Amino acid sequence: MAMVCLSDFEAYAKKYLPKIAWDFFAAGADDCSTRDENILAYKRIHFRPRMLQDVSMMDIRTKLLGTEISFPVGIAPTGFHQLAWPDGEKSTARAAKAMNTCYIASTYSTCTLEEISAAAPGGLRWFQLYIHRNRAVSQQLVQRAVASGFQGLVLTADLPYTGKRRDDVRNGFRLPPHMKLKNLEGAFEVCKMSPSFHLLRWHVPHKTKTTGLDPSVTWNDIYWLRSLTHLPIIIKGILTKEDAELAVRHGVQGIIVSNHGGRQLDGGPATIDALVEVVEAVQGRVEVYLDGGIRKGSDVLKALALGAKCVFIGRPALWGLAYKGEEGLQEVLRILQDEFHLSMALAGCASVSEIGRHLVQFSKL
Ligand SMILES: Cc1cc2nc3c(=O)[nH]c(=O)nc-3n(C[C@H](O)[C@H](O)[C@H](O)COP(=O)(O)O)c2cc1C
Ligand SMILES: CCCCCCC(=O)C(=O)O
Repeated sequence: MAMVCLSDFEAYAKKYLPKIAWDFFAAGADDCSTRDENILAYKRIHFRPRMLQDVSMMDIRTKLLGTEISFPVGIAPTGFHQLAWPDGEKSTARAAKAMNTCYIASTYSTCTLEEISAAAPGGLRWFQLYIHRNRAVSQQLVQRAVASGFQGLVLTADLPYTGKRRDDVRNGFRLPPHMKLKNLEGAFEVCKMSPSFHLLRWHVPHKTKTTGLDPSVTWNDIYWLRSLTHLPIIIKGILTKEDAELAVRHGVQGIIVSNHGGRQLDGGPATIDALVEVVEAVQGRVEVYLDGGIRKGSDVLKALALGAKCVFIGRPALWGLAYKGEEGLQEVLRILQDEFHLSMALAGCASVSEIGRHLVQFSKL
């Protein structure tokens, strides 16, 4: 099967993954309007391409907090990679390293932080943190991330409770017994629950005590995190200028404009629309990134034109893993890289530094 674009990987994953895993990856909250809006919103943005710009020599590299990556696309944190491929997050780490880009490993990984690091030594990796009620659990995770060579800490801010994903409820989604939330095995002894707990309950706030996550987390907890580590802190899940300002004032080094792939509050804005107000509020004080709905190289170009330093892909990485593990994910990244390269050239930009707001306009529709 010739894989030409990211939708080909989506079709493959839908056909071959067990339905319960496919539904979990695809899920959005409620009736999925925000999930779908993330993709539709790109269609309302049009290029203002420039011609005769000498694009014979192209440079698509960029830097994330000072570290060079081969092109401005990284891998967003997603849980449970073994649902897509037996080697799980180890394959993800290898693919990211091979493509010289950044992989954000989830707290809800099915491999340990140490296994992920050992799989791709020297690769650029950030660790995504959910803060647990038992702070010692989160503190230990941060310490393990530092010890295993992770170079950034991504605090996810948009999941005090899990959104209601209807198909997961219908399917009674749970991990197969042989898969574990490897980084939280000790933690679950503390919480007196099994690490393959029943995800069906996640969307019911009064029952979420069982997940161990702390819904009382506030901006002040960024100071607590800062006291634990000197790693840069990146906050994920910001959608408004007010929160962007708070993030900067609380000393983070980066902001990921994200609505969790539309899996949390349904009815919020597409991330590409929210990006504009966040970038305007931040005024270059910290780096701003985006995830949600990136499916083509031209989407990447639009996000950069509107001020993102880099974008991250969630579901497409899982489709790549489902296709052929490490190799499949590399193929997904390579296709995006080639498409981005071509879009840049056709828009008249020879290097990432030439991409700017002048390159796009919002359609009136
Ligand atoms: C199956 C799945 C699992 C996810 N798990 C996490 C997670 O563990 N931590 C987190 O911060 N975000 C998680 N996310 C959200 C992603 O990091 C990201 O925001 C989103 O997938 C981007 O949208 P896209 O899938 O359209 O690229 C998850 C998303 C999906 C689809
Ligand atoms: C108890 C919360 C688990 C979250 C699992 C991964 C995730 O963030 C998702 O969107 O799914």
